[in-house]
Amino acid sequence: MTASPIRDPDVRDDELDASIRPKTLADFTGQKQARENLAVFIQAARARGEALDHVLLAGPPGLGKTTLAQIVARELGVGFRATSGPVIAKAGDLAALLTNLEERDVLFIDEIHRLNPAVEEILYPAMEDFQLDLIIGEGPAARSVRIDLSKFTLIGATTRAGLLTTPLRDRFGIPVRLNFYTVEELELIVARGARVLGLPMAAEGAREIARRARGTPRIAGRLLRRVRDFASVSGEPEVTRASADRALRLLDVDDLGLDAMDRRYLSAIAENYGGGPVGVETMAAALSEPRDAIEEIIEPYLLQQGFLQRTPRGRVLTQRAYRHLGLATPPNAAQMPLFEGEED
Ligand SMILES: Nc1ncnc2c1ncn2[C@@H]1O[C@H](COP(=O)(O)OP(=O)(O)OP(=O)(O)O)[C@@H](O)[C@H]1O
Ligand SMILES: [Mg+2]
Repeated sequence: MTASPIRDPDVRDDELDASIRPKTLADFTGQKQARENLAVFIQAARARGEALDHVLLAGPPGLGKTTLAQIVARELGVGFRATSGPVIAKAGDLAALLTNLEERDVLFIDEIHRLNPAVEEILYPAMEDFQLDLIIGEGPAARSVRIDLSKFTLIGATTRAGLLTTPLRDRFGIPVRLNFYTVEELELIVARGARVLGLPMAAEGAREIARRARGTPRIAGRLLRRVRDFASVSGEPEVTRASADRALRLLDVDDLGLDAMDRRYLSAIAENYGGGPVGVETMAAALSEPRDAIEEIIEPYLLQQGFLQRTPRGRVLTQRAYRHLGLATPPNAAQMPLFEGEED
């Protein structure tokens, strides 16, 4: 086989990911409001030589929370340390992280809604007064010590802002909500990714991938890499709308960007529960998926796209979902979402 101009077979996915990942705020497409606010606060913190106020990044998976946290540290010109809620088992683990921070450093805690409550307790004074209150020793010999910390910036990321305790949420001076990307924004991201990969891409090809990426840059990147694989095998000189479409179909990504899991979820409500209302626990059991995965990964996009409504009595399919599944719409099907996004 002759080498295709559009493929380097040895580059692995995560390396590709690292090369596509934007490194500056200017390269970070979309989330205009978040980006503009952060730019101002970063500039002000730099000008004063102070640590940036604590930032909470909330939004569905793959929208760029980790990427944005890294960019903030880079734009501040400070060190970046990353950990995640479930990994910090004991207060001592967090203490070790905090005491190792240098002045103005960024500490990134992913999945911050999964922090152990005992760890969360010691985070409060650390965030507020940059002090650590620790109990050293046990029994009668136990004593409490107070340690002064460097003034640092905590960046917390969560897919479930509603699960954060109020005291923790209130300690973030800069709450940032990330929303699903528009097709236009994803098109820019795909086109940029293709350029970085050296993959010739027609505008309509990029548009097709963007349109079917579920509003999510991570999915756009994944689809781009698979389309690239198909393109290199077929030896086509550039990715067109038709070739992108062919690849996406083979990946079981439908015309509106829903994948097999999305369709399974919608069909189960339609066929097993008469279109709803049905509770999330029931859906979790029916699909053998954890409740968290359903609420964090599957539902947000279906809600945002108006396939689904959340009501106090459970999930209800909309007419759009029935149409998309090619099923007859029952007369009681919901028309439009009453509200968008998560209820929490
Ligand atoms: N605005 C953007 N422009 C270009 N690429 C982006 C953008 N946002 C995210 N990406 C890409 O999407 C992928 C996922 O981003 P990231 O890991 O930051 O998401 P996340 O919100 O932290 O997800 P999770 O909740 O699963 O941790 C990365 O490969 C990143 O390069
Ligand atoms: Mg992340």
